[in-house]
Amino acid sequence: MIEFKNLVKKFGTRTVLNGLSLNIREGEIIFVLGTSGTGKSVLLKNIVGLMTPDEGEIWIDGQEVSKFTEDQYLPIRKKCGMVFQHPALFDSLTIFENVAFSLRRHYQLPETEITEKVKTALKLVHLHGVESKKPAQISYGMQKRVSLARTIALQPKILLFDEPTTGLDPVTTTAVNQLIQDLSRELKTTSVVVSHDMNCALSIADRIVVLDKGQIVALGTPDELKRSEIPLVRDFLAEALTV
Ligand SMILES: Nc1ncnc2c1ncn2[C@@H]1O[C@H](COP(=O)(O)OP(=O)(O)OP(=O)(O)O)[C@@H](O)[C@H]1O
Repeated sequence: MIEFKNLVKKFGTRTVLNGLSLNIREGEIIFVLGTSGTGKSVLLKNIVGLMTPDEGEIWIDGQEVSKFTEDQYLPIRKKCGMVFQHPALFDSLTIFENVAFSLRRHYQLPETEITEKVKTALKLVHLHGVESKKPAQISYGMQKRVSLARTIALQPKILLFDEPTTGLDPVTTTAVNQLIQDLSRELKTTSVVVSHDMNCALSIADRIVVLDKGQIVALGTPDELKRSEIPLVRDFLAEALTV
């Protein structure tokens, strides 16, 4: 589904991704863990074409996309739904209009169809009766769910999450994680979740990849990772157990 082959990304003299190879399978939920600054977000940006690698290949759905032009990348971007750390909703628009916004921008759809898609997306994230509210009138956790609804309304095949639970309280964290899992299964998406949170990864990932200094130091199922002797993995596990 998504394959990185010997990916290298440098900023000046700093090498952020250092020959990274990874095959992300169709329909799986894969967590990308690593300490700050190891290149997790850079990896996501390479998938959606917001950054291009200096070396290596990126295969998405059978196409090598790393040297695609902006125009060639558009259909790839349509397959990808990116959910950012902060909801970034438009304050002056209602929740309905926030979710409808990208639908209107990407597709010429009759109003009835837009209404249908917005309602379905809000229902999938368990939000009811908030369509006419403004973002400031709902909680932060609900705003995060609206941003998820906005992304899934476009029916992406690939869902990319950049630290979806950072800054959330434990109850909302659990709810958002459950939602990531439920949506990925229900919509049959391939989901890549960048995170610091080993607990979340252990509970919902099919596979976990741990990055250090731009390279993969561990890759496996939650059970395999739990048995890992790799120091960085043990550190993440120790932290998870104390939460
Ligand atoms: N556009 C850019 N220009 C220069 N350096 C960049 C750019 N984007 C990222 N970097 C650098 O690349 C490194 C990896 O950044 P990245 O955001 O991928 O880290 P991360 O693993 O997601 O960290 P965090 O968990 O803190 O978000 C950092 O040192 C960062 O400063």
